[in-house]
Amino acid sequence: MDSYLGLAQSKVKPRSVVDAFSNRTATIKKRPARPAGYPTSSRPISTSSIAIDTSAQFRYLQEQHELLLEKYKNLQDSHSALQEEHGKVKAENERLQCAYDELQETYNNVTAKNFNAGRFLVYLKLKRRTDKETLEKRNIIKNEACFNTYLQDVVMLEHPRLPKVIHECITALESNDKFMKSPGLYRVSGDHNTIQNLRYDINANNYKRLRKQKSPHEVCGILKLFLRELKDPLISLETCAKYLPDVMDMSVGPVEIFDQLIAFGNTYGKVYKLDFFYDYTIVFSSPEAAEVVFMSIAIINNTGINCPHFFQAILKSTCFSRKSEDYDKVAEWIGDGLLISRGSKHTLRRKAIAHCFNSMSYFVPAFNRRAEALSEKLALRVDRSPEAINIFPELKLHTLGVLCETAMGVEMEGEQQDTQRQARYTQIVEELSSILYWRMFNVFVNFDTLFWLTWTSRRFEELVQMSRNFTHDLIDRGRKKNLLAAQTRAWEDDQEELPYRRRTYALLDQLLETRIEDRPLTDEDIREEVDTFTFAGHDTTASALTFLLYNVARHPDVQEKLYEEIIESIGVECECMKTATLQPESCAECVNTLNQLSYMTMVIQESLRLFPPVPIIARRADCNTTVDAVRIKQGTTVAIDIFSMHRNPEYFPEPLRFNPSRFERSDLDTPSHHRYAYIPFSAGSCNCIGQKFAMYELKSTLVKLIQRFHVRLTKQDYVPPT
Ligand code: HEM
Repeated sequence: MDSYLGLAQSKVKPRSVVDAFSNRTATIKKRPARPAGYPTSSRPISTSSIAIDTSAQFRYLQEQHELLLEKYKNLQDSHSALQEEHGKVKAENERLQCAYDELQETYNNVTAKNFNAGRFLVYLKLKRRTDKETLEKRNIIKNEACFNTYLQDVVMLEHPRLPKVIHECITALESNDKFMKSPGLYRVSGDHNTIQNLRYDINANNYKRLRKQKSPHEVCGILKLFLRELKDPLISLETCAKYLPDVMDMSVGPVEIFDQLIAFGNTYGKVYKLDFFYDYTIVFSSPEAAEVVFMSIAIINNTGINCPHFFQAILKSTCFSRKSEDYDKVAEWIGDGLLISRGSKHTLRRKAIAHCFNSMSYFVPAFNRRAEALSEKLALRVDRSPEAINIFPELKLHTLGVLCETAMGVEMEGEQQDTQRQARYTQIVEELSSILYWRMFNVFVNFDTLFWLTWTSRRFEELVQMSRNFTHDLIDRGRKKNLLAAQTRAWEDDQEELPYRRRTYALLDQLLETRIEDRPLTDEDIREEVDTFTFAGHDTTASALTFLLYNVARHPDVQEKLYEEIIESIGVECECMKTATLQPESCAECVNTLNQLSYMTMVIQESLRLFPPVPIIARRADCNTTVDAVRIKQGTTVAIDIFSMHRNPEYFPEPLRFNPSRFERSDLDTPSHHRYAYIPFSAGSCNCIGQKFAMYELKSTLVKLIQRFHVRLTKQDYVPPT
């Protein structure tokens, strides 16, 4: 447009045209005063150029005018639409206003009618209430604690020394004959609102309303509320300690209870009923009963499908698949691991873990290293003082150390921090185990309710937490180590000169790699198993070792024979036991050497016969059945007394004589020998998974100790408490 208007190029643009182009409203400025002598007549202009400019401008303005007209029309349309909308909103507003006025009127009427105070409300003067502190100072309210607090803070009566609320409630109830006869007393719930109001009153030590109650259920409700909210146990810990001193006394423990069981066995024979005042257990000590209770699926398969007793056998085998309730106490610490779990969980886990215990050459180096450390430690003690050594605590530390290294892969050498952690963990396990045994064998604390009333229960919880923290931390480290190991394993497999120690395959490693139904085990699953192995594997092996050394010390001829066998097969010092960095071949050799110690095997077997570390095993009957001609009801606890069975002259002639030769194969192959008569590691599908592990650990420790020491008892005729 600029080009054909021509005026666009002009230096002095007429204001109206510029403004029209830039679409702005023109501003009018006052023209400056003309100077003197300035010609007043019009300047001469070319008429031709004016004619062209005017027509173009006119066309342009016409176009603009049409556009504006159209705009105006649009605006008019939207204005009328908005006006219509406004009309509607206004009408709606008026309608609502009417409705509101109506409601207001109704409300005023109702208030005026009901309270007759509608008009006065406006004129009421509001006065601040006296605050709580002032009321308390003036002794108007006594805000003494009652609900949701500790017994020591509750308002007490002097005589009898009872919480006041209990006394008031009981008096209110018992002084009214109608209350006492009302059906459902103490059971039926009272009115919630009334109970809450009473609660406020009582908290302010005001019992007026409680005493005036017309119904007993609110009074009972207050009593129940008080007891429910009390932060102390019902029988306080102090009271428990005062009135049940025996419960606190840990000296009534496994030994005393066990002595009693032996006495029962001697008096009543192979089967007797142990009657507690809350439950009973049937105790058997015959191989026939053991066979029924532990019978495994493998035996059933051996009987063959055509066997007439096949179905009966299946029924019996599934009848005792569950452990007794005592094991639940252990589960509070170790969880639902292999020892506790049943059914498919047990089968799948057992299958996955069993693989780990196939080859002993993985574990033997660790056994040897720890045995060497133990004998070094004992040698130092012997050199320092000629005093006799209490060996059991030392052996417990030793077996726990073995488990930490083999089950969890915690390497001790050179890592002082780990050694300290392991020592701490050992103490935790120690303390936990003794609390558990106390719970199992003390008739009082066997009751969960009573146990949880003791201070020891708090310590138990604390220890369980500490133990779990330790194991979880180990699992974390295991995971990291496992990742690294996966990268280096391929390389390791190619290396011939690799130190054997690095190839140790811990149970933890196995668990980290295990997949059940295509899913890896969770940290909690792994923790359960690691704790299970720690619990099941350390105390048992330590007791077995202690009794083994006792028997060896008590029978010098056996000790001499053992020493000769060791010298003959291994020498004064075993090469493969000396060092921690061994070749795989020498370890396999070492395992073979341990296998050849046949006299030592018999000594261990005989020691496990006379002193089985797990003397009694208990199961629960899942159905009505018969065991050794005794009818057993579903739910009954059945115990197999391994200890008495192992000492029965019917199965082991001269049972109290320590005679390793009875385990020579020819002696065991006699028809009178029942395969379930000797079961130190139990039998069937839940037998000891660590049996082989334990045997090699016992052997390698015994080799080290007998090679280095002559073992003697302080009193040669000493008989230990069993
Ligand atoms: C001389 C030493 C040992 C003895 C006498 C022994 C004895 C037993 C017995 C009798 C049972 C059956 C318990 C029951 O059914 O209630 C058992 C189970 C078990 N033992 Fe041992 N044990 C010993 C060492 C070990 C070791 C060293 C480990 C681990 C490395 C271990 C791990 C287990 C486990 C995990 C179970 C439960 C198995 C299952 O239910 O499937 N034991 N042991």
